[in-house]
Amino acid sequence: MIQFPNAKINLGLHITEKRKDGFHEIETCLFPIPLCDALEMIPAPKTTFKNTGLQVPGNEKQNLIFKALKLLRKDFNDLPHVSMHLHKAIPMGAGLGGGSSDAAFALKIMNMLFNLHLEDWFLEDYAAELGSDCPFFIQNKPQLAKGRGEILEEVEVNLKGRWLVLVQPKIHISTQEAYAGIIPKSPAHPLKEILMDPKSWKEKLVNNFEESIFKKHPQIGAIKENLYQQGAFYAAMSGSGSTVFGLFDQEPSISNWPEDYFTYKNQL
Ligand SMILES: C[C@](O)(CO)[C@H](O)COP(=O)(O)OP(=O)(O)OC[C@H]1O[C@@H](n2ccc(N)nc2=O)[C@H](O)[C@@H]1O
Ligand SMILES: Nc1ncnc2c1ncn2[C@@H]1O[C@H](COP(=O)(O)OP(=O)(O)OP(=O)(O)O)[C@@H](O)[C@H]1O
Repeated sequence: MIQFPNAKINLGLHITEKRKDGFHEIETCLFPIPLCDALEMIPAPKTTFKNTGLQVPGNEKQNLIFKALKLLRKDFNDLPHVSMHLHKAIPMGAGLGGGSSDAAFALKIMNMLFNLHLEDWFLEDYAAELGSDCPFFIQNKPQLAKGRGEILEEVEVNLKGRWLVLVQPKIHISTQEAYAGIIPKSPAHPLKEILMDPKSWKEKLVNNFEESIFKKHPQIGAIKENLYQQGAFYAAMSGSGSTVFGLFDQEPSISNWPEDYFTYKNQL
């Protein structure tokens, strides 16, 4: 069975509290976008893993897909062997949640492939063990995420027909380090209200990671400015960066970025 784990962007990201378990309380809208990896899982005599496209760092046992398999095997110890092939296209350490998406799709594929009949809420519980962004990708629709990211509520955000541009400089940001540089604060406006009116986003929708990350990497802040100069009605960093996204009413050009930047454009 083959599936296409997609990336996400964060529409607004408030970091409101540091918890005793090392995580932070957040509020963000996780929004699925069409940039995808490809993941194939087939029952086989032996469990194997192949990675084509972008190379995921570390050995295969460290890959979140392998971790998803291991997690299910704890409860379903007679799961058959699988041959896995991940073709990676979503940049890593980029704030696009690619690893989390691969893991969530691995859980969904195995649920179907092996007729486990697990409901979404059950898969979300497994996903939460693999990463804070991971449960969102089970239902994979615009959702408000609270807690450490695992408490989900469907939210109406209409961006149909708008153009999405992603620009990622070759900077890898560790999520853990990004959180370590944050002083939590209460949001100025409730996120759910702002989300209903995309025209107000430029003024009101904020990502609390931007201040510290832009200070450390001014070229990321410069991308945001540039997207606004090109006519975006909204531009922001996604998650803990380093990707910056722009949303446009009309199709923009993406030909003017440095050659070593990752760029992507698609209509939503
Ligand atoms: C930045 C976001 O992408 C926004 O959607 C997510 O909050 C990050 O989610 P993620 O990559 O799935 O993160 P995890 O793999 O669960 O955690 C990585 C590290 O980030 C920090 N972390 C993560 C989530 C959170 N709410 N608070 C945190 O402080 C913790 O130090 C944790 O050890
Ligand atoms: N299948 C996978 N795809 C990508 N990264 C993986 C995978 N499995 C493990 N990883 C590890 O997870 C790290 C973070 O990857 P990911 O692409 O999810 O980062 P991110 O875009 O910053 O995510 P987030 O938005 O959740 O912070 C990688 O640098 C890699 O070491």
